[in-house]
Amino acid sequence: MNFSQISTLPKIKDVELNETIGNGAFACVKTAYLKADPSVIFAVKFVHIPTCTQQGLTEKDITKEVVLQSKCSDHPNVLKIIDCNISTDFMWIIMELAEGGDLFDKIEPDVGVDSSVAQFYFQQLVNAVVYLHTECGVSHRDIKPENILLDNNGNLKLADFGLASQFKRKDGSLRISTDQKGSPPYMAPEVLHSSQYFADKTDIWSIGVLLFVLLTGEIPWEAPLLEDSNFQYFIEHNGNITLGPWSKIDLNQLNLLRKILQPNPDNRISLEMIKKHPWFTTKVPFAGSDGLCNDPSQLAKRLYLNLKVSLSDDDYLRSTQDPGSYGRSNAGFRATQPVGDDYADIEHDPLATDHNMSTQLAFTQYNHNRITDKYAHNEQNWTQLLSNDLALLQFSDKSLDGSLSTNLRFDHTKLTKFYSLANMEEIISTLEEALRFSNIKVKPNLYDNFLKLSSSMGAASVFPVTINIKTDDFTGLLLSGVISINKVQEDLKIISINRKSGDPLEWRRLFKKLALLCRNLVFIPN
Ligand SMILES: Nc1ncnc2c1ncn2[C@@H]1O[C@H](COP(=O)(O)OP(=O)(O)OP(=O)(O)O)[C@@H](O)[C@H]1O
Repeated sequence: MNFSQISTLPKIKDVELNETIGNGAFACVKTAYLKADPSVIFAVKFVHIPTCTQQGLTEKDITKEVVLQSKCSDHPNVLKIIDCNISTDFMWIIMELAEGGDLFDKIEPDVGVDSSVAQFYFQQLVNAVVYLHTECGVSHRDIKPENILLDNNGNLKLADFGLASQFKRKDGSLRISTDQKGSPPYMAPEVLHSSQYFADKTDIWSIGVLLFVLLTGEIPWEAPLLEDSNFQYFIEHNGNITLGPWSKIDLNQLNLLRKILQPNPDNRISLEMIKKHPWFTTKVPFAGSDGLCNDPSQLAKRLYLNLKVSLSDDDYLRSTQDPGSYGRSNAGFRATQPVGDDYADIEHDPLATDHNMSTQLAFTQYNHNRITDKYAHNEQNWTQLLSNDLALLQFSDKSLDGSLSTNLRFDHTKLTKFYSLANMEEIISTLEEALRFSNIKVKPNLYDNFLKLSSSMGAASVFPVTINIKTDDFTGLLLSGVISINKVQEDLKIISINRKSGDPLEWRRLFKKLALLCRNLVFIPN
């Protein structure tokens, strides 16, 4: 979404908008607060109607999402809708703010999350879906990590009801679904193979794929089609696989997964039976009897423990010997592909108005008063700011049981970023080389373009600068995002590498590769 669209964002009575916290294909999301009481904070999603229309969506499709999600807003694991309205170009939706950010950002590719964390999120997701199915008669139909947010205690919030449907009528009779919408890796086979299916059963399948992703950090297949060799192997062996990513899953979990991932929906386990499975019923150490997190610090520690970005010599050598790839453990290395004629160029980002603070820092400062002084221009203060940034933990060799672990908590910090004390010439030329090495088309001499931009806008106003990047991931699907370089203070810059569309696991693989190739730039405080 570009600036001209953003500049016309509708005004919402009694509400003051704050920072942009997310950009999707159709929408941007901002934090906001009540003018009369700034302690009341929430998120506002601005859905850009012309972009939706271009993609073939009608106004009815767009509003259906809100209508269904509002109807399902009475569960602690479903993101609440508070209000909404439509103006000329935008539909805005005021909703609960998920202060812990995205779940997908916290799943380590090829590793997954700690088993107790997987169990915790699996339990919360099942509870949310039981509520949707039994109390609201609604099926979500797009359950995947991208649609799961976290609150400030790390609890799961199921969001994005764009494909949801009312599968149960008021009289209890079931509606049959016929369309083929969804995200291929998470779609149930019957959605692709049958002309008619029951949508509630497809949610159960998607929950199973999500569990697999949590436990392994990989998708089991690109789509549940026999042309997909991984799916074919799964079918041929009746789900009895212990190879590749399946070998990371323990027997108890595997037993449950096999019951969920039954290609024939009639043989698929019900939610009721899932809730009785021994792995489901095992107590999670940081969950209360209501299923909610009662020890956010312990949950955060277990979650962040798995996130690592290696800048080691060995990995650097391996990665520089393997141009164009950003790595997958099981399938060998595959090259990314440049996409079309889109050459990445350096641009000024007009969306961020506060030039001294990253979105995350401003967000932290505003919401929690964790950092009480207005941003201060000295080294001691920014070192303190950095020590609050969870993204830095992933570069650290220190154990989370050490001093770093004391204040772990959930906030909206995006993890795909690093800090640098290098000058802009070094930053831009190293990034340019790393992008080209990863097979992403880049305009030549990005630094010269930056200098031109800087002289036309003024050195103080040019930040943040962005580089929009596009590539195909190893499955051939589009992966797009934006690299944003912002000044925290004269010498210190923050380089965020944020996904716009595509598979989040693939995006994190790309981020890790870029960070490794730019390892000379990465600043890690002591
Ligand atoms: N209530 C919320 N609280 C906190 N962050 C949010 C909230 N809603 C959305 N976000 C952030 O904004 C991002 C984009 O939002 P969303 O995915 O809803 O947009 P979209 O255009 O519908 O996305 P898509 O491209 O998947 O269709 C999310 O990934 C998340 O980081």
